[in-house]
Amino acid sequence: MTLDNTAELSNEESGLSVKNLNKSFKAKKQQKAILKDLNFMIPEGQITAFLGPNGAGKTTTIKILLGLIKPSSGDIRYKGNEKYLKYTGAVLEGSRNIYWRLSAVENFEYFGALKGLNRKKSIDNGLYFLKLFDLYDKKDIDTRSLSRGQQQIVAICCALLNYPKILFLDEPTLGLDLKASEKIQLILKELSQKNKMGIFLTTHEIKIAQNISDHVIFLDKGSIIYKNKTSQIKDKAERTEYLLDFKRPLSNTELKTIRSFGQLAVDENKKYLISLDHQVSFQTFLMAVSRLPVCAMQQKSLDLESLFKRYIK
Ligand SMILES: Nc1ncnc2c1ncn2[C@@H]1O[C@H](COP(=O)(O)OP(=O)(O)OP(=O)(O)O)[C@@H](O)[C@H]1O
Repeated sequence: MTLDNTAELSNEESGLSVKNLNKSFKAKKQQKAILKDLNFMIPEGQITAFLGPNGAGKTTTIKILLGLIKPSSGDIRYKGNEKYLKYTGAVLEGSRNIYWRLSAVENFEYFGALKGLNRKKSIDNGLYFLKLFDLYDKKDIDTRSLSRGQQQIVAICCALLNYPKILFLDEPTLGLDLKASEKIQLILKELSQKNKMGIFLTTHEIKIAQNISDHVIFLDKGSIIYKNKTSQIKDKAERTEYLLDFKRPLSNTELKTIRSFGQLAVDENKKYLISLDHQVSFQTFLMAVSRLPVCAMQQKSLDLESLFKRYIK
C-alpha cells in the first residue's frame, strides 16, 4: 500500500465520505444531470459549509445523503460503512420538521421513539439540548406559539436527540434575527467540537460559513467548483491584497520590483494596489516594500463573500 492510500484510508475513517455522486432527474422526457460527480468528506468534529446559488443542488445532495432520494450513482460511507443512516440527524429547510400542535417535550417523545429511544431518554436528551439553547422555560408550550427562531431550535434539538455523528442542517438560520442566528452558530460550533459531531450545513449567508465552518464546499450548477479549509481561504483572502502609499512616485526600477510580486494597479488616490501572486512569500514581499519609500501599507482584507464572487466570475 502506498503512503497516499494510507492517508486516504485514515481520512475516510474519520467521517462521511462521498465519492463520485451523480444524480439526474427526468425533465421533459430527458434526463437532466443535477449533481455531477461530487467527491467530498464530512469530517467528524468539524463544520462543513455547503454553499452555492439557488438551484445548485444543495438540498438534493442532503436528501441523497439522508437516504430520502436515490442517487443515480455514487458511494457514500460513514467510516467505511454503507449503512450509516442511524448515525445521522437532520433539519431540512422549511417549517415541517416538528409537530406544531405538540410541545417541545412531546416532540422529543415522538421523534425520540422514531429514533429508537425510550421515553425517558428522549425527554432527558431533548431537555439537555433545550437548556443549552436557553429555551428550557418553553418546554411545555405548543410549538406553534413559539417564534420562528424558537421553533428552529426545537427542531435542531429533535435532530440531536440521538447524538448523531453527522448532523445535516439545510439553511439553519434562514429568516432568524441576528441574536437567534448567533446563538445557533455558537452552539453548533460547541457541539461539533465537544461531541465530535460532523456538521454539514447549507447556507446562503456566507458570513455564517466564515464565522463557524472549518471547511467550505462551493457547488455551482451541480458541480463542486471549489473546496478548501476555511482557515486557508481566510488566510489567502487576508494575504492577497495590499494597498501601498508611497512618499513619492516610484521610479521605473522600483515599479519593476513591486510588479515582480503580483498584479499592480493604481487607484484614484494614486495608491498602489498589489495582488500578490500565490507563490510569493509574504516575508520577501515585506522586505522589498521596506526598501521602497513607503509611508503606509494597508491589508485589504477580503471576506469569503468577495472571494467567492471572484471565483464565480
Ligand atoms: N424531483 C425533482 N425533479 C426534477 N428536478 C428536480 C427535482 N428536485 C430538484 N430538482 C432540480 O434540481 C436542481 C437543484 O435543486 P436543489 O433544491 O437541490 O437546489 P438548491 O441548491 O438546494 O437550491 P436552493 O438554494 O434554492 O434551495 C434544481 O434545478 C431543481 O429544479
